[in-house]
Amino acid sequence: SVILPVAQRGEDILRLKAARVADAEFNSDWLMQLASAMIATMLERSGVGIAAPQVYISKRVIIVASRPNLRYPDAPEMDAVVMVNPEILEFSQATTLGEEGCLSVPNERGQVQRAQSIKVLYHTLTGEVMESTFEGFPARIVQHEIDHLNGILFVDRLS
Ligand SMILES: O=C(O)C[C@@H](Cc1ccccc1)C(=O)SCC(=O)c1ccccc1
Ligand SMILES: [Zn+2]
Repeated sequence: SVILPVAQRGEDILRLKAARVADAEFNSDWLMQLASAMIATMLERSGVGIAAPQVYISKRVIIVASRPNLRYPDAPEMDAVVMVNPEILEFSQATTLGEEGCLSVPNERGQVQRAQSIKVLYHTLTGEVMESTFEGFPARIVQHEIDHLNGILFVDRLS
């Protein structure tokens, strides 16, 4: 499906606080097409996540799709999860330092401190409310993507 352009560090869109998706948008063709274009763009860039502001849509939609990779060989293989209006309800006290990259900050990698596990409340594309716990690499990706919704890049958090 459609591959979208990805905003790069320095572009204002990446520094905005994204808007919540309105109730009227759930189940809409628009939201379905946005999610599939985000997934296609993420896969094209071989990412493990992506946030709507990265494709110039300042709305609170993220994709999380952990898979094993060089830096996290034991990362779980997960089907892409689409999260609409995600909120982290709980952060574990335990944190871990781990390597991150960003499709909007090419050729840079860095060590970022993140909560080891988190409890997330989010809506599915159909508006169903979900509450899930993530840990390890998937938890890291969720925190990285929600940062994007709040105009934060991982380079802002480098230890
Ligand atoms: O910019 C993004 O949101 C995508 C980003 C997600 C992410 C990667 C690593 C840690 C947290 C969040 C990427 O997918 S960057 C490319 C990548 O696949 C990767 C980079 C570093 C480690 C593992 C994977
Ligand atoms: Zn990123």
